[in-house]
Amino acid sequence: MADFSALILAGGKSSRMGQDKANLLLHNSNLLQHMQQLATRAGASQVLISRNQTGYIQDVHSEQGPLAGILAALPHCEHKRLLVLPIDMPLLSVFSLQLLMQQSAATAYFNHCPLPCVLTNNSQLQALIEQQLLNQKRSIKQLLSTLNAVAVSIDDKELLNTNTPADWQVFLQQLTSATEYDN
Ligand SMILES: Nc1nc2c(ncn2[C@@H]2O[C@H](COP(=O)(O)OP(=O)(O)OP(=O)(O)O)[C@@H](O)[C@H]2O)c(=O)[nH]1
Repeated sequence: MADFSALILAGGKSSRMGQDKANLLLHNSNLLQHMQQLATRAGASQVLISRNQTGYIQDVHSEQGPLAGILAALPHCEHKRLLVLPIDMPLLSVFSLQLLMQQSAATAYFNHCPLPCVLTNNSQLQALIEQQLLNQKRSIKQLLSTLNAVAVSIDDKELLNTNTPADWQVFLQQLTSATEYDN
């Protein structure tokens, strides 16, 4: 597997959660740290974080959604392959992310979900995102379709998207049962 960069998108408003999803607590860490560790364990040699706070990669086009986060991060990427992770999919496994990164296709994603995805950082990608934002088209799905992205199948359970406090409770319950099982 070639070296790759990872980008964690944590620049959204978390309005449905009612608090910044990056700061949600699990075990001895928070969700941002959990996702950083996941990216590193999957093999990323660089982990970038998109978050609209000092010390992180901040959007140049504000309130334009995840595509703006990706665009702002591209100049910081050290590698051609870029794994883009949302902050709010804590059940993703290292195994599945490695499967995604092993795809020979330039662009790939899981099942029906546009995030996470793997992109190839080149001038075409930057131009396409800029064009979409210019046309007020903020959909990652549209970008993936233009790039002829390949869908990789995994268990839908890994794609639990924790957008609300109720989703977060579902995740914590699954985490507790997994820990009990391990013991
Ligand atoms: N950099 C950046 N990331 C974003 C932006 N909007 C959403 N994201 C990220 O994209 C992913 C999916 O975001 P959503 O869950 O749709 O939106 P959210 O803002 O996190 O949550 P809601 O406010 O409840 O919709 C998350 O990882 C967000 O952090 C944005 O404007 N900029």
